[in-house]
Amino acid sequence: MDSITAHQLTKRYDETLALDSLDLSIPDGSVYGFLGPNGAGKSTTMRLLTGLATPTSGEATVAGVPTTDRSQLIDHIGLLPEEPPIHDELTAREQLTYAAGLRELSEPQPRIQQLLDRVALAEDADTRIDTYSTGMRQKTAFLQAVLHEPDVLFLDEPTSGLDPRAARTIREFIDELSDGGTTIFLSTHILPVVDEHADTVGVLSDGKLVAEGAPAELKRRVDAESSDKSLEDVFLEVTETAPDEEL
Ligand SMILES: Nc1ncnc2c1ncn2[C@@H]1O[C@H](COP(=O)(O)OP(=O)(O)OP(=O)(O)O)[C@@H](O)[C@H]1O
Repeated sequence: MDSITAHQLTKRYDETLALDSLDLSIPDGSVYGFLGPNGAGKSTTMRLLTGLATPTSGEATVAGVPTTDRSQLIDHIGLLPEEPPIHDELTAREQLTYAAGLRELSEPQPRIQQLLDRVALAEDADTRIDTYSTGMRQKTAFLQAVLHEPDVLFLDEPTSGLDPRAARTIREFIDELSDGGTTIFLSTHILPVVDEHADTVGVLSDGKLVAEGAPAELKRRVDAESSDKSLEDVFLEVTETAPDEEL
């Protein structure tokens, strides 16, 4: 079965066509790497798929639930947005307890402790978030997204700005969740992360899906003659801009 489907999903903001007729079929338990230049429409897609924005036309389902039915949807999804909703004046444990309360999870403390241990945050769990490093904040936000064991996890730049150790912890956790059957929708500009983790990669450019396939398949498509093409080559080729548009 597909965990994420989209059919002609479109979002227009006044003059801007942020997402243009997106079709997706993402199987249960897979990792989908979502790439695209700045302004391509990736965040818009995430907002539509998580019910935070309504499409101008077209439709989508996540875990079998129409994305317009946000009250049903939220039990099934976890979201790590670019700017996570965490409160600086709380500690990580308080933040996670608060999130568990919003989701009405019963007896969440053993799960919270297990998650804090899992990402090596237990020692600092009772210190205020405003004293945390970027990595510690991001780990807190990540735990908040997975606390309720969602079927489908949406991650927007989960490892950007993190040092190698914190990034490794998050990446290993992503692998573990994927092995456990969680479907993962991963948007990032860090191409090696996508190369390593994604079963399928989709590349968005100007609101349109311009390439989709397994990483190895996309690399072959860019240049069948050469075996050392990277996802970066794929990205640059399929999102090519006119010279005067380049920075
Ligand atoms: N709320 C909004 N109102 C008006 N225009 C918007 C809104 N949100 C996004 N847009 C426009 O839609 C287009 C797609 O933006 P979006 O943020 O989805 O891109 P992105 O791929 O996530 O970019 P980035 O990699 O920089 O985060 C852009 O032209 C953006 O200016």
